[in-house]
Amino acid sequence: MKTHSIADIYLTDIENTGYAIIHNAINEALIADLVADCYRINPDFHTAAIGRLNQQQIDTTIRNDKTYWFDSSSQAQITYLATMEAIRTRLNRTFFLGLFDYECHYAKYQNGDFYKKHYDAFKGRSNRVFTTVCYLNTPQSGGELVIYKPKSKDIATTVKPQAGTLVLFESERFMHEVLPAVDTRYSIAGWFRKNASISGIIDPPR
Ligand SMILES: O=C(O)CCC(=O)C(=O)O
Ligand SMILES: [Fe+2]
Repeated sequence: MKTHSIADIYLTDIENTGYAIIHNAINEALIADLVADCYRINPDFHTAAIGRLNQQQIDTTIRNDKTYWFDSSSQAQITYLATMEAIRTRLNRTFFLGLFDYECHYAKYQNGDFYKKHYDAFKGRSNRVFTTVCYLNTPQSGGELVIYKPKSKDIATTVKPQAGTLVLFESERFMHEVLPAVDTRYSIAGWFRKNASISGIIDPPR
């Protein structure tokens, strides 16, 4: 399996608006392998936590999807990570960001599962700079991602999950939410991180 590169046009969108929606960013073969990987690890999906480090807690009133952090246990994960690595390099070269790594997990939303309005990062309290979301299947209905305009209650865009679509946005700037799923929805949520010291711990995990 080969890493395939994504055309650079998304960089212009990020420069202009802070986010980009790239359709068919990930090819069908890799998407199929990632879905197969989700089925393989299916029993190991766990109710997702919110918060960081030792403040992590499960609050199913905020989110109730199930997640599985990448552990490079399949070729599909390794190829996906290589694709994100290429994007990380492009972002660094274009915007001089100093992004130093990437972390991601699979997410599974089943009928009724949601993730209420939230930020993925808070100034000075997180080292997450860019959020990525890649959709692995195309639900008939439900599970839309709503991205809000910075410092506003207005919607910037609503994304209908579609296999192969990759969404990128600045983690500190955009509130967003996942509307209740109807059909089962598989995705990969990930974050490009900068080197930062938080609570005296350099480069804390997650
Ligand atoms: O799956 C999505 O569309 C977004 C997920 C999300 O916001 C998150 O995991 O932080
Ligand atoms: Fe999020």
